[in-house]
Amino acid sequence: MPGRLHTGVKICGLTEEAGFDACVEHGADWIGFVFFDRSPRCVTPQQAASLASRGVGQAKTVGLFVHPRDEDIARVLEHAALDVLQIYASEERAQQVAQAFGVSVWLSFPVAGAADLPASCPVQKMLIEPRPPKEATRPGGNAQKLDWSMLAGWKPLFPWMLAGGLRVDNVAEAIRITGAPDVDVSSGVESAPGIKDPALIAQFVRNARQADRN
Ligand SMILES: O=C(O)c1ccccc1N[C@@H]1O[C@H](COP(=O)(O)O)[C@@H](O)[C@H]1O
Repeated sequence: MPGRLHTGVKICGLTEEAGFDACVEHGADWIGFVFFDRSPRCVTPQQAASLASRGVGQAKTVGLFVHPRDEDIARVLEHAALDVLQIYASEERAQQVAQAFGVSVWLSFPVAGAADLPASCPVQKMLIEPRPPKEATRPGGNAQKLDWSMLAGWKPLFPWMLAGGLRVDNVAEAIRITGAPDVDVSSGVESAPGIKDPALIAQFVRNARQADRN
């Protein structure tokens, strides 16, 4: 039976105060910082720490890393006390990171077809997102969406989150079709790459929370 449960919302790729404050004000559950230098959303550990200090005890913070070495993560954690590490790497590497840092780890699973949907997850959460196009310069944050119909009826036993190409005008439909318990957005709430639009953040959170699950 359809139901309206609390949908977890992550807004990713914050670089400036107005966007960060809008995430906190409108009740985003997680706020993400990108530590990948080929992203227009890349921030330094110091910038992330300064922004995070504006929302202590409110939203949780997520640090996004692409094939990180332990020292890359450690350098960030020296400055910013992140709640979650979102990793683009193998399952084995994600497990190592979880053990090394004792912090909640989320692992990205790039999906091109139903056969790519994972049956299990070695860390706390699976991020289900589209496999990036061959010419992409980064593995996510490309405003590219999945064929949501392949997720209809998929009932994983592990916590998961839907990402990729979500926007104010399609997030409710994405949740209805896929049953996603949590959603993640970056480009869809931006006025320019790396610059978040507070009004779009407000509307995105509202639309996600008003959506019915399948
Ligand atoms: O946002 C980025 O620049 C990024 C860089 C490297 C890996 C992942 C990245 N973003 C992640 O992708 C999702 C979806 O992005 P979008 O909404 O389609 O733009 C984003 O929320 C991040 O988790």
